[in-house]
Amino acid sequence: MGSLIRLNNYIVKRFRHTSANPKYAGKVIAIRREDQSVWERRAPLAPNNVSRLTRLGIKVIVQPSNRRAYPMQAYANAGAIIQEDISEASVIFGVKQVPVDLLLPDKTYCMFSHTIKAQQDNMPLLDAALMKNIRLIDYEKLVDDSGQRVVAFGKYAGVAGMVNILHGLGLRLLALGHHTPFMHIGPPHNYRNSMMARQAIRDAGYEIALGMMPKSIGPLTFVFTGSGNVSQGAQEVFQDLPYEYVPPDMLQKVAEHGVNTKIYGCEVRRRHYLERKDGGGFDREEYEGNPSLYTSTFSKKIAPFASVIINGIYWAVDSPKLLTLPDAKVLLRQMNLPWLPSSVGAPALPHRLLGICDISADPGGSIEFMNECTTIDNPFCLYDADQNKDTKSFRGPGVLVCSIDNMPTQLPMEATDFFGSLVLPYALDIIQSDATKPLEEHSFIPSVHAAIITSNGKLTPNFEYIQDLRNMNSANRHKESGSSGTEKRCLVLGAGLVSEPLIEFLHRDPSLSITLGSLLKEDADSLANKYDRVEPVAISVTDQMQHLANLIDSADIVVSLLPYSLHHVVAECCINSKVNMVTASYCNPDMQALHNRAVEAGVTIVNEVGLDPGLDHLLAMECIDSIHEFGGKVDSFISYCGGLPAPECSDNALRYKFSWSPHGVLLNTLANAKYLSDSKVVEIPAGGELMKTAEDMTFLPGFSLEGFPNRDSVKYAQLYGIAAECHTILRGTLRYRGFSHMIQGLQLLGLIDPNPHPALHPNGPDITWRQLVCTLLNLSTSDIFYENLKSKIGDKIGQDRLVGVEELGFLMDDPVQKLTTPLDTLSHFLSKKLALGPNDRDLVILRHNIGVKWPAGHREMREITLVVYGESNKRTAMARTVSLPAAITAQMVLSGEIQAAGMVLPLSPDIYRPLLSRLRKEGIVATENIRNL
Ligand SMILES: NC(=O)c1ccc[n+]([C@@H]2O[C@H](COP(=O)([O-])OP(=O)(O)OC[C@H]3O[C@@H](n4cnc5c(N)ncnc54)[C@H](O)[C@@H]3O)[C@@H](O)[C@H]2O)c1
Ligand SMILES: N[C@@H](CCCCN[C@@H](CCC(=O)O)C(=O)O)C(=O)O
Repeated sequence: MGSLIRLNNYIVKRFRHTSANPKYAGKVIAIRREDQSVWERRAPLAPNNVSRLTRLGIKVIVQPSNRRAYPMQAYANAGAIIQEDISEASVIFGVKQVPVDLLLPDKTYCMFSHTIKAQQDNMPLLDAALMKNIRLIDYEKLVDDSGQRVVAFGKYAGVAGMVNILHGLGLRLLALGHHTPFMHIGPPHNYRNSMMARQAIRDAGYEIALGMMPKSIGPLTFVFTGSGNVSQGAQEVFQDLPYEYVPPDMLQKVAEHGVNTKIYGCEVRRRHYLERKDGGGFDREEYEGNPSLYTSTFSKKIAPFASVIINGIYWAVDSPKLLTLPDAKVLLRQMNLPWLPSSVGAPALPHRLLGICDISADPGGSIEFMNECTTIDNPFCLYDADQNKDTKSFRGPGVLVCSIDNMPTQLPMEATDFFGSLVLPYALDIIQSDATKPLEEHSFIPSVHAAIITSNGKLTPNFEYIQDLRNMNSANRHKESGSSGTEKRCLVLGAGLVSEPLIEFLHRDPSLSITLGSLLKEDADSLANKYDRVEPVAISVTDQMQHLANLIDSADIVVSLLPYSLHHVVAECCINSKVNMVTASYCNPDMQALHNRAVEAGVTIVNEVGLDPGLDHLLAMECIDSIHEFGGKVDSFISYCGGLPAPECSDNALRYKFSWSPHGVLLNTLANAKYLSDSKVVEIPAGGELMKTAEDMTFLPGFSLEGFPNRDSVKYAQLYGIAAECHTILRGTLRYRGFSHMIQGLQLLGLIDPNPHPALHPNGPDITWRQLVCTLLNLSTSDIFYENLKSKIGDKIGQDRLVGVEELGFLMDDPVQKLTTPLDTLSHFLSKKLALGPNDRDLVILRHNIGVKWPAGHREMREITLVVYGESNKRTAMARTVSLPAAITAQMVLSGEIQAAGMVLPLSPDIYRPLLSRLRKEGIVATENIRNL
């Protein structure tokens, strides 16, 4: 501020004449009527500034406006002419952007044009300025030798911002169940001036000092970012409360153990939270030249201890954000504060962060989730991180955000006085401007010269970068948004049994266009035909690599619902094209091997967001994290999940019908498995042993269920964060009793063999099922008496399985569609035979039994149960419970709610919380029962 005053004094001296000065003879300027907002009551010059100009002999025309805080008469008294027509003026002063059609050609305009970051909404204004030969001077670029802005409303933005957020905080705390002294603070525009608002704040401060804040909300901390005019204005008002400033490294301590008879303040500078990505502290010069070399620790070191953040930093494109979308999900999770007294009538706060006053007001900027500024009419919104949505309400989950971008106009007279006195010295220099003459014919002082954005139909050299930014933005928009400018494109690969609800969910977003690729074009066609904006394409991801690369290249996100062995092919292409990806499948070794490459490319690949894996992880982690948060330990984790036909549709030898990939279901019966039982690792080898381990499951006694282990459960001990405390970890699969017994029979018969069999070569001789069975039994002929054949089969696989073999059709003379291996051939055959029929529905059962040990020694069992029935054989429970988590995840990745690069699993609260919350809205709701042991 010191240098600003020195500079202003110098300029005032240079133009100190107070009586008519021949230098200004014939000069005419105008103050235009503001029309950008109904709340805009400011003017660029106050009547006393105008008086100074008119005394110098300058003709000042003021466009009439009853909305201006200073009445027209005050300008008339200052010697201005009040008249509509301002065409006589060569220089026109305003505050905010001028509508394009009101821009007069060949004039010099001074305003906040909001064009210097190539802001899309204001590019028509910039184009019009270029076309109409306007010399555009932007106040934001009037700076001193050290680059500090010299003309700004900033201080009053800070003052009004602070009053706004204290007013909003009162209303938010009330909605959370607490009357506080903040309730008596109104919005700034309700006060005659800032002094009156500050008196109300001092009164509130007096009550706070007397101990009138509810104890259950604990100490409040206000974090101020930046140290410029905005921050100083806000802090001036803050100091009307009983306050104590603490350094950033003490913030956590006061947030936890401070008192609530005062409010803690903390001014945070860039050096406190910006670090070089490659190591090393903050170097201002380097940062300003190359902000992308830096990363921010604000969300981890500062924000978790802030009740309110007052954001007053200038945010430059490319510089690290203060808070990202994923940060919000972490900061806004339920907090356990056992040291604060609380009860039903005196509840604890849901989380520490209550409010953000984003005075910087850059949508999608330093506060990434502030995507639209609030307004003076609707000053607040509640940002709910789980839903990634704003609501205009004080009730419900979320953080209160105030991001009005014209706050100073809430205190219009003081703002005009303040701004006018700053701008006046520069106005005296700007007045010489004649936009019809070349810039070189003028001798503007350096500050003014440097603030000229356009002149004589061109961007001035300092601002030519705006064109580069525009080109870059339009290229990005083209990539991001397709032809319409706002559209995003999703490539879904796989149109099989679980794909439809995913398409239906994604299709709800009208700005998303979907390409649906599948090996079998007719599968893609029949699904795509149900929805507009879904384009079917035929693609083999193994044989048409260039086609795949092209499809991925033009997508913003890829969801792979292909057989799980193919995801890595897609992932590799996604990494090459830097396109994010989602799968509902296990992150298998092929995928895991791509982790580092994905990290280097900055590509997010979220795996295991289906049902099992998927919903099971989400529910497990929600429970485990809450147990840990309250000091408990998880000593056992046993989980089973099954996709089944509804009981009334289970009348076949396998008691099973396919609701997901038949090949996957059958292959899994051969898989190996590994689990932890009473601290011992149990391993089941691959090849069929698994089916012998099936045990009856009785947790839902009305169902006749059996279960067997599923893959490697042990690795989840680490991933779930329970390795050090848990003696038993088992994830298993559920079937109706009899399934594993019958599958063992088919294995013994050689029908679930993944290796090629000569009799099944697609170009070999035709064969019937009965002939195939005879071949697998090594019979020299299939011309064998039916009863004899049955008896031989019975000998091989057990008599009790004979009926099943017969019922499934393996003894019929129907032709086999030969697909090289018995497993593929059987999968294809059973996919038709055991398909859910038009009157069938399916069922999904998921059950977690989580054993808990509490510090005091008592134990309990958390029983989490999810039972979902399908609506029809087209809208199955399996498809919904797999597809919806995957679709919501895709939506979260697209919107930037998930940003981590590499192979990601949905195990952290910033992912599982929003997912579970949105799944509940889709009707997918689990229940939890706690049983004391
Ligand atoms: N996490 C879970 O709970 C869960 C549940 C069910 C399915 N899944 C997984 O979801 C995926 C889809 O399952 P589904 O039941 O819909 O499978 P599906 O077998 O019914 O469908 C597979 C789709 O992939 C297509 N396809 C196969 N090979 C292809 C190739 N080379 N090129 C292009 N397309 C090809 C098929 O045409 C079909 O459209 C599978 O990976 C499956 O394992 C996960
Ligand atoms: N285990 C249950 C639910 C299986 C859902 C499908 N899960 C697949 C996921 C495979 C993948 O795509 O990686 C599985 O094989 O378990 C059941 O079998 O009924």
